[in-house]
Amino acid sequence: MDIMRRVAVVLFNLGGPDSPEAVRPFLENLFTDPAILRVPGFVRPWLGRFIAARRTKAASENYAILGGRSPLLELTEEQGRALEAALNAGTGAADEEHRCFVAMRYWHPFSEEAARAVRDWGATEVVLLPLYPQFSTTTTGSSMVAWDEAARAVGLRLPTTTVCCWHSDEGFAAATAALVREARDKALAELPAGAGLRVLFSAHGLPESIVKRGDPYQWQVERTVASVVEALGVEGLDHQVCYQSRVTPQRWIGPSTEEALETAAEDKVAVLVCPIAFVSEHSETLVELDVEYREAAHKLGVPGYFRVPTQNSDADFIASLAALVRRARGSGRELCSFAGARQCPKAHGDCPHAKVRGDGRRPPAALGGKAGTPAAKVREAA
Ligand SMILES: C=CC1=C(C)c2cc3[nH]c(cc4nc(cc5[nH]c(cc1n2)c(C)c5CCC(=O)O)C(CCC(=O)O)=C4C)c(C)c3C=C
Ligand SMILES: [Fe+2]
Ligand SMILES: [Fe+2]
Repeated sequence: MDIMRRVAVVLFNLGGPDSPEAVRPFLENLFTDPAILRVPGFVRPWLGRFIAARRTKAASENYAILGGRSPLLELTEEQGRALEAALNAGTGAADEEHRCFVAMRYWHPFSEEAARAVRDWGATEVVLLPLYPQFSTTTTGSSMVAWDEAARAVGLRLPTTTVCCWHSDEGFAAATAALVREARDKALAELPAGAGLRVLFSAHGLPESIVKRGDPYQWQVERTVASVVEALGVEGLDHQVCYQSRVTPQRWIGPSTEEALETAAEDKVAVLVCPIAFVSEHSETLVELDVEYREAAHKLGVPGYFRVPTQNSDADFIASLAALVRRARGSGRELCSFAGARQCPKAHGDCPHAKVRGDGRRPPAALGGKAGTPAAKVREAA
């Protein structure tokens, strides 16, 4: 009898176009997601396609700089291989095997492709691991909804542990701090003696209305920065949190990364930009940070511009993910933060722990948790 335990670790990420022709349909998938475009269901397909069409030119120009495609899938697959190796090396259990699968939200491989691969591999257990350190309804929450629907569609019914967030995980903070330390030492060596250097922790922005409604993302970003700064241990570190990548006309959370650059110019300090909500390189680091903001900083007269690389498959970072997966499986919880229980203050009502049932089980994922949202209606109808 085969008593092998097969643990499928499903890595959630956003996905990116794999060719110039894929840019527009990728953007249509993104802007018609009810987690992103919060308008009544009957206008969303039309409005989402309209916004995607308007964004296609700018996005295509960004992807053209990267050879016409996003590197996100290759980098995520590499992270998956490294994590798989770390998990299989670490268990010591001959009757247990781990395999990583990638489920992208807006481009291939979609959740349904991943769920089918998990089923065909003969998995006996699933761990859902978002490659977003901080939980947002627009990223991890949306991927949870998509995964639940995909698993149901392919008939996958397995014990599942969902890791919701790891914003202040000690291993993650230490691995990130090591990358900041190395980049900071290099920058200081290049700058004239005594010159000021400010670390700008730049996170992806979010419309303010989503945060006001209860999304814990901004609170979690601030927790990440506090943990990394603590792990760095540099007394009086000059640093600031800021938000990049605004793509809609609504009010987004701030200060924006552009504003932070303006302040740095006024204060006559060089900047070291550290992406804090992405753990792999893609258009928003390789183009927005390395090309656009670098140019903006130069024009503003910021006396130096440096960047911390993202974690990608950094060995310490992968080891922290492996430890996170082991702890989550060992917790016996269906929904698990890096510390096990809920970490978000009550005000952040869109923390998925707010919806955990009395028996500790995770209900099917929903957007924002408000009855009557489009996702909730789809579920009720199913
Ligand atoms: C309203 C729009 C958007 C919200 C809200 C949003 C949140 C959000 N996104 C990420 C991470 C990524 N975003 C990426 C691309 C991307 N995101 C948006 C829009 C919103 N994101 C667009 C339109 C795009 C496409 C690129 C572009 O047009 O500029 C990517 C992948 C990029 C790649 O190169 O592959 C990631 C990753 C986070 C973390 C987040 C909120 C917490
Ligand atoms: Fe985004
Ligand atoms: Fe939470």
